[in-house]
Amino acid sequence: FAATKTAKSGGFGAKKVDPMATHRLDNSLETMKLVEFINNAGGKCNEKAKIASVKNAMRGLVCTKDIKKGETICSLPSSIALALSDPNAEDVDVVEAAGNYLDWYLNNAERMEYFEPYLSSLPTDGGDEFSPTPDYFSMEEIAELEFPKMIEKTMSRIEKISEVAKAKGVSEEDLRYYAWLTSSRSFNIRLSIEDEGAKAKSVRVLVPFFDMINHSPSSNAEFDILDPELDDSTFVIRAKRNIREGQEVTIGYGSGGFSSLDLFGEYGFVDPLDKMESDEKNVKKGPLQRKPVTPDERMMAKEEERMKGNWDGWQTTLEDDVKEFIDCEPGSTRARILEFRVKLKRAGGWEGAGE
Ligand SMILES: C[S@@+](CC[C@H](N)C(=O)[O-])C[C@H]1O[C@@H](n2cnc3c(N)ncnc32)[C@H](O)[C@@H]1O
Repeated sequence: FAATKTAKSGGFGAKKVDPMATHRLDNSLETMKLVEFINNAGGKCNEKAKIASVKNAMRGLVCTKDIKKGETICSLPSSIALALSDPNAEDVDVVEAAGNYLDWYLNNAERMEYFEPYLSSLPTDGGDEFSPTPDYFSMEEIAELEFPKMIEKTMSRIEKISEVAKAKGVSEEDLRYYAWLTSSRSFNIRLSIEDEGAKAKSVRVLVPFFDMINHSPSSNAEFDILDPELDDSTFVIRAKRNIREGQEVTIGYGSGGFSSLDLFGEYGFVDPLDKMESDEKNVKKGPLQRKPVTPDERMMAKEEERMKGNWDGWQTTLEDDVKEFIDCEPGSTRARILEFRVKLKRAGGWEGAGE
């Protein structure tokens, strides 16, 4: 009863709202096999958090019974993680890590067999759980991003994909998909701290199940690693605060420090904190008026302004973009490009074209 909200507060007989009504638990064979794989490897997934289609759309993790602040949502032995870089080597970027994914897993029959329950849970190229990063855009669409740093970042990733694909003897399409998997699902963990001039060691990993958790700027869960220096360390997802039944379990990507450039470039989405409301009334009240969101983005936008010597600035106004966004098909490439531009314009205080 305690966890059941009512449509009107108080009032006996008020209509009860099922907190799980907009989620659909994922009972697919793939998901069952994934959880079994984790349990067999000595991991523990809390029964109160389940993989689901969240708010009838994206796949994510949902709290099915209230979880208390500090409670462990999932703990996994590090042996279950897929390393994509050598901790003793120089840092690798996500495209190089994608090459390692190909060499170390896809081209290794034994590992393929072991990790099969995980690999079959991954989104497919162009499938339902796929949000293309700008390296999937056409040249015209990339130009429409307008923001020089985003365009540079995208072009250099495309170049790197082509380079690594050639070196590995695979098609650019395949390598681009592995790079998408790597950038949108793996993360770097620090294994040691910088010590007497020795560089801190870090490793890029894919962690089954953890990579089902979506990002929120006001996340309710966090990642932790117990005994990182040991070979058999443990990865943990823990509740940062009480999570109620029906709420999505979220973490902050990049420990919450990623900018819009990182989120759009690496994951293919724009931070929802700043999501544009889709009706005009809210737009007038909200986004057009809103102040820059994160200090990080304010700084980045201002820095861009300072060095815009070779850039004519935006081609359209903030208002034009918002107007067009409202009429755009949700989730389309055009909508996502506009969402990105509006986000940056708001963050940097740009309102007009050519600024
Ligand atoms: C680590 S995965 C999270 C799980 C993913 N939804 C799945 O079904 O496998 C990261 C991907 O999830 C999606 N995602 C995560 N957080 C999001 C958010 N706040 N808004 C939109 N998409 C998000 C993006 O497609 C991103 O590339």
